[in-house]
Amino acid sequence: MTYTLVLLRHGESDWNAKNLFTGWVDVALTEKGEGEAVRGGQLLREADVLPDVVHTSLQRRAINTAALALDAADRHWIPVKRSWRLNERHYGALQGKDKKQTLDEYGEEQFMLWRRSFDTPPPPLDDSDEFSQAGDPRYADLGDELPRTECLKDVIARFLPYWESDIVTDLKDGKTVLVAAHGNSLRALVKHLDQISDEDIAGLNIPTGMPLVYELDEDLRPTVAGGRYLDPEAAAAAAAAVANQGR
Ligand SMILES: O=C(O)[C@@H](CO)OP(=O)(O)O
Repeated sequence: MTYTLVLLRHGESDWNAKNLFTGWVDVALTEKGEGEAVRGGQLLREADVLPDVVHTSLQRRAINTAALALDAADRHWIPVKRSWRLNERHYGALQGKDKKQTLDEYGEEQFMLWRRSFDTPPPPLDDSDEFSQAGDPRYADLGDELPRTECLKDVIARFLPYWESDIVTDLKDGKTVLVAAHGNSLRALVKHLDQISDEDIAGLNIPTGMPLVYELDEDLRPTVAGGRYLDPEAAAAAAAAVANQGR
């Protein structure tokens, strides 16, 4: 018995296209991003990997990617569950900043520490900042738990409870589960699934709009390390582009 889990990062967003740190800012998909989402759904249909339930974040780029992909796969009717725990990493005071300008201003080492280190969060975002989520009604229930910045370690800590309580439950019910989320919340999940070290996870990048399929054994360990992209060549090229952002 294996369980099927499909990971899908949202398609290109407005701020991906503009090369801005995004985090919890709720930006839209670009037209190209919408096309990537549709293509992702077509790949699922062609591969006959048909989700029974979808889990998304509370951010429109993931929500709309899931809707477009599922429509293209003729699975637009499946149940949807959403949680802030699948949101992108909160990028703190970097939210809204240009990646290239940040690299030029702070240098490669600091840029990469903020972007890809396991446990160095960017400086916190002030609640009065135009890109703050303090006061956003969708996060009203979080109270003091509302992040002002996060590193990957923080994302894992807030993601894992939802993984255990909701996603694993659906997998163990025999459902094919689609998780439509974000570059860094999916890096957190892949780190957990593949037991990637705190150092090595820095080198892992997830491309936009490319379905990544994991078959998991009884202990929820991948039967193939790293899973399989349904379009591996396109995924490798797109992951390299993510790695090079800011340059
Ligand atoms: O800006 C962000 O929120 C993320 C994902 O787009 O960027 P990065 O890949 O630099 O972590």
